[in-house]
Order: sequence, then structure tokens, then C-alpha cells
Amino acid sequence: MNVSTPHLNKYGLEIRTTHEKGRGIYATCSIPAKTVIEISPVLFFSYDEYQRHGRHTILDHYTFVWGDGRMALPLGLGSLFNHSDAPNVTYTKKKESDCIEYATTREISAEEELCIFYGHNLWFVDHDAKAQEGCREETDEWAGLNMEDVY
Ligand SMILES: C[S@@+](CC[C@H](N)C(=O)[O-])C[C@H]1O[C@@H](n2cnc3c(N)ncnc32)[C@H](O)[C@@H]1O
Repeated sequence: MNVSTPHLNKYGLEIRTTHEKGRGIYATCSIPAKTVIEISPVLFFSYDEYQRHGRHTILDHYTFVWGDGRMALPLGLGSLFNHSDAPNVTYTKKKESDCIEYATTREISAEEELCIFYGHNLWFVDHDAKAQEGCREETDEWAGLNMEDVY
């Protein structure tokens, strides 16, 4: 694993690359629970533009349904949170300010990867699910976030 892209962030978050998941966001120091660690402004695509073009491209792995027909690409670190079915980061779409806010769900230790929950229908093999097999309790407390939230 190596640091791939320098980034300025109040909480010392780093972008690191792994063979299994590509880039991801990692903590370099401990972070308290319920801390807002990133606010990403979003780039919007209209419904028509997305249907005709965006969804046929790599953008489809990064965009969020905004709820009014538009699709939103988070700028900043927001597009680089990988998926976990035991996420330590939650996100909130801020419709009033056209951004997505990311907050820790629990205390984070230095060197942990920070992950969100993409939904139950993934389009890739979840590397972490394989790693955690056999030691994970089934929980559906995140069922409110589904494939409509992250594409
Ligand atoms: C929103 S992007 C996250 C950033 C991405 N890793 C990158 O380098 O640009 C989503 C993509 O990351 C990868 N990914 C995310 N979570 C993963 C996981 N748990 N296991 C394997 N690949 C994952 C998949 O390739 C997926 O299409």
C-alpha cells in the first residue's frame, strides 16, 4: 500500500492505493465518533444527460442518486470512500448546499480505512466481505441506504 495522492484535510486523511480496491481513504490518527471528516461539493448531471451518457461510463461507479432525477458526483474525497458492509462512515446528502457530508459512526483508530455502505447489490466482488467471512454478524441497520443511493 502506498500514498498515491496528497490531500489537505483537517483530520489528516490520506488517499492510499491497494491492489484489491484501488484508492481508498485512510485515517492517520484517531478520530472521535460522529466527527464530520469530509464535506464534498457535488457535480450534477441531469436525468437525460446521465441516461444518454454518464451511465455508460466509469462515472456510474461514483455517482449518487440525488432524489430529484439528477445524479451527483462528489468532488474532493467523497468519491474515494470504498464500500464495507460494516461501515465506519455515514453520509448525508445536503440538498440545501449541494454537497455530501461524511461523518464517522464510531471512534476511528490510526491506519483504519474509512468506508461507507454502497447497498446490497454490489457490481464488484467485495474484498472486505471475503476477508471478514465467518467473523461478521448479520445486521441490516443500514438498510435505508440501497442501490438508489450509490451507483
Ligand atoms: C466510488 S469508487 C471508490 C474509489 C475507487 N477505489 C477508486 O480507486 O477510484 C467505487 C469502486 O471502488 C472499488 N471498491 C469499493 N469498495 C470495494 C470493496 N469493498 N472491495 C473491492 N472493491 C471495492 C470498486 O472497483 C468500485 O467500483
